[in-house]
Amino acid sequence: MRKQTLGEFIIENQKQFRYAEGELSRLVNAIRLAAKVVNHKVNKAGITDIIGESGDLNIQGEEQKKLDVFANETFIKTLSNREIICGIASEEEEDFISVESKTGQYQNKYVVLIDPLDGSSNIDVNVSVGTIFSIYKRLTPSGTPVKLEDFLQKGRNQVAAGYIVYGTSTMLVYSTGNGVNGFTLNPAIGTFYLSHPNISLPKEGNIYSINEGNYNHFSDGIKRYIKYCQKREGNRPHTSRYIGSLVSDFHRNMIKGGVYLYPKTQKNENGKLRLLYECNPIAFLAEQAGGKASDGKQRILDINPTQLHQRVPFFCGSKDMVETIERFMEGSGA
Ligand SMILES: O=P(O)(O)OC[C@H]1O[C@](O)(COP(=O)(O)O)[C@@H](O)[C@@H]1O
Ligand SMILES: [Mg+2]
Ligand SMILES: [Mg+2]
Repeated sequence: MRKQTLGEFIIENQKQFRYAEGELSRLVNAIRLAAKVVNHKVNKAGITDIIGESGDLNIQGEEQKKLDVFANETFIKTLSNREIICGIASEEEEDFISVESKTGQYQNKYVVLIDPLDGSSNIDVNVSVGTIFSIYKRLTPSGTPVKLEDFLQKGRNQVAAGYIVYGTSTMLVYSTGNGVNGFTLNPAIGTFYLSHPNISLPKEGNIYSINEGNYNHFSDGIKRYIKYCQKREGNRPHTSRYIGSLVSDFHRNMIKGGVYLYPKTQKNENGKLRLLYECNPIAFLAEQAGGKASDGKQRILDINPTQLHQRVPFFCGSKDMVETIERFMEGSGA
């Protein structure tokens, strides 16, 4: 039986969308198109001029890779040109962008936040990278330019979220609040097929993903958790796996069971990952698949955002493993 295509899935499931007038379907379709354009560039990164630094720094003070810039422009252009959003915010843009329709109106109801290229440090070394997106319904009245408050919404208000992983195969994984589904691209015909229906994140897993190079800067609670993973009384030790691309580490852990950790360090009081376009969308998917995501104390999706590029400590994956980490952090002042 031929697998369902993403296009067919979107049409069939449109009725599940809370605000089903087709706009969200068109938005997911536009993300699909931009993903294919970026995928095409990623796949032949070594033989084109897309490798290396762009020479600019982004708002976070990070070197922007050429592919960061290309992916950023591709998603912003594709989503803006299709007249389906009224605003977009990106890791690579200092401020949010208000998107006017061709008729000079602001009648669209969705805003999008994106991490155009996740795992930038892996671009030049042929290791899998991704794109992350988060979608909200605007709060301010339709017909007026969007405001910051339309973007600074709690993660639990997301109407949809997802990612694209550009790995050994290219997959688009997303949720509209009715479970998580994964689609694999058949590059020969440029079509995404439903390869992973209703993904369920195992309650317990055996994989932990953390940059242990920061070990000396972690809190006691995290140090004790890492020791616990390495020497579990009477159980075989957990396996350490860290790709260094959030999307790829989360994807593996969602399929196999495991937990991703990016704690605060003495250097980074709030850790490294950005709440709005990394942690909220991944946390939304984790919960939709039966997993859990917290900052060690609070549910990520309940955090009230105050800045576009704010960072938070992030623990996400198998429910029991996240709860074990929270117990190790309790009382340790972590
Ligand atoms: O190199 P570190 O400090 O372990 O950080 C790796 C983490 O940083 C990130 O690369 C941050 O994302 P960007 O590449 O989008 O900036 C995550 O994908 C990854 O999990
Ligand atoms: Mg990222
Ligand atoms: Mg990025």
